Amino acid sequence: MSSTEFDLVVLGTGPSGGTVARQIAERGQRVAIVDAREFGGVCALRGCNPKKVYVNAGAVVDQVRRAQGSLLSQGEASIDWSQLHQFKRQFTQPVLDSSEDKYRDAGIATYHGAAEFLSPSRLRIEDAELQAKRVLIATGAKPVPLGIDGEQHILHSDDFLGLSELPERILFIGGGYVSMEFAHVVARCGRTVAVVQNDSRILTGFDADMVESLTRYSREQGIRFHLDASVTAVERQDGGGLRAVLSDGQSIATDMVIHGAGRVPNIDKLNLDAGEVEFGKQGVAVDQYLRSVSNPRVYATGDCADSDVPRLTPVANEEARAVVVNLAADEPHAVADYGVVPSVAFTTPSIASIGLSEAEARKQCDKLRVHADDMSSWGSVRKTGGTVAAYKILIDGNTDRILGAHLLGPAAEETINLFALAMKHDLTAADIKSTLFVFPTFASDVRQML
Ligand SMILES: Cc1cc2nc3c(=O)[nH]c(=O)nc-3n(C[C@H](O)[C@H](O)[C@H](O)COP(=O)(O)OP(=O)(O)OC[C@H]3O[C@@H](n4cnc5c(N)ncnc54)[C@H](O)[C@@H]3O)c2cc1C
Ligand SMILES: NC(=O)c1ccc[n+]([C@@H]2O[C@H](COP(=O)([O-])OP(=O)(O)OC[C@H]3O[C@@H](n4cnc5c(N)ncnc54)[C@H](O)[C@@H]3O)[C@@H](O)[C@H]2O)c1
Repeated sequence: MSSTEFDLVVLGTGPSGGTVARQIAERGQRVAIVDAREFGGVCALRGCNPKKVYVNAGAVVDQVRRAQGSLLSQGEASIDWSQLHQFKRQFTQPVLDSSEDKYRDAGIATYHGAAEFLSPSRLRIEDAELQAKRVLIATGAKPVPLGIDGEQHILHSDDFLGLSELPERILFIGGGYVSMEFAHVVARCGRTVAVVQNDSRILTGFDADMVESLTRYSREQGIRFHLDASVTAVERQDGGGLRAVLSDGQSIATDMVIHGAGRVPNIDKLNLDAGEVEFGKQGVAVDQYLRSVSNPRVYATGDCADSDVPRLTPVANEEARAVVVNLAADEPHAVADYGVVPSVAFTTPSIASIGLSEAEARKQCDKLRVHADDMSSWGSVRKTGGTVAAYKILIDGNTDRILGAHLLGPAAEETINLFALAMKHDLTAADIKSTLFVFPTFASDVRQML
């Protein structure tokens, strides 16, 4: 058994762990980084980036089909899954090939294996023991265990993104980000798609009116929804295939079941009790400096930290920025500046949201202005062949500040960033409306929304 001492040991090579390790090593500290899986983390290897390649394929097919007979002549637009799978690897393979070398080149020691605490300052990774002055826990999240019969037949988002062939029928458990983004791609591949959601609507964090329009459009694309239902068991059929048993008494024959029912902090194997690191269901308990409330040597960032913000890559990056400052200082003082966090589900079209919901805004503001409309007849949308688009902007009538923005339609994933900028920097609706945006662009529609 080897024993080595470090100023900082980072657990996890995702966006937050990787950034902190590199930037603290640059400051001359002795750093080690550990991952239980391939180096690169979820976002780069099994999340945002590979996912967006598939989403882009679905979006291109969607647009071509809608544009036939108007923008385009009639013709076939289809996805060759195995070609797409190969193309996706152009984005993941370089990360797999070079991540570890880049850490080593930066003087960072690399370890493979699931890390666990042996004491407040000591960790074990396989047969190595590391003594750490400080530890960053950045181990991300993993699919929540469902605790149902036949769980072994259920695949996760990692498995979906690794598929070299697509089966004829896929059932998604849950109607959140993961399921809806994948379901839209699978539907554009002409496969049978079912989504089982234990709520009366999908994408519960988004505006109800936008979700209703998106649900209608998703149905037109062939996605079948089973709402207010959950999967209680998955059985393998004698003749091949699977059968999902639903809480409402129905059962659905399918070839594959994918878990999209939420993720939980990936901390249960870390032996946090030995590290004297307090934790709960939402992750490692941290103070405003992202330092463990019980062990001052330990920090946590990203999806595994209980920082009460959405579990997204920009959030992980911002937390990394703050923790780098804190680890480099004698006393921590940097607080993550989240601003207002925008959120997008990359369905086709995408749905986007920032700030307060309409119900929250009505409670908080005595003079609320709600600017909302169906945009499907707007020129910008019709010029793409698009048939579904809408917006809802919530403005405080007292201050003219934006309280919330909710978008559905082409480029919603880009346009929402304008509202993020405006809200973070406290611009008024009049400020935005007086700005000249390039015409004709989707950004220029924002002036009409206000
Ligand atoms: C399918 C999918 C799509 C997503 N799409 C988006 C998107 O479009 N936009 C967005 O903003 N966010 C998206 N996310 C969320 C985003 O990926 C995460 O918020 C982000 O990756 C969190 O970063 P992190 O720093 O917490 O580390 P992660 O990227 O979660 O990485 C954690 C790392 O820790 C390692 N690890 C776990 N346990 C141990 C252990 N015991 N010892 C050592 N290492 C360990 C893991 O193997 C992993 O490599 C998506 C997530 C998924 C699953
Ligand atoms: N575009 C993005 O930013 C993006 C994309 C993918 C994932 N993510 C991240 O990953 C996290 C997890 O995504 P997700 O889609 O797995 O979770 P989610 O929390 O977005 O949605 C899960 C949905 O499943 C439902 N559900 C839970 N248990 C169920 C059951 N047994 N049967 C039926 N329905 C059930 C929940 O009511 C919920 O609506 C997200 O919260 C986000 O942090 C982000």
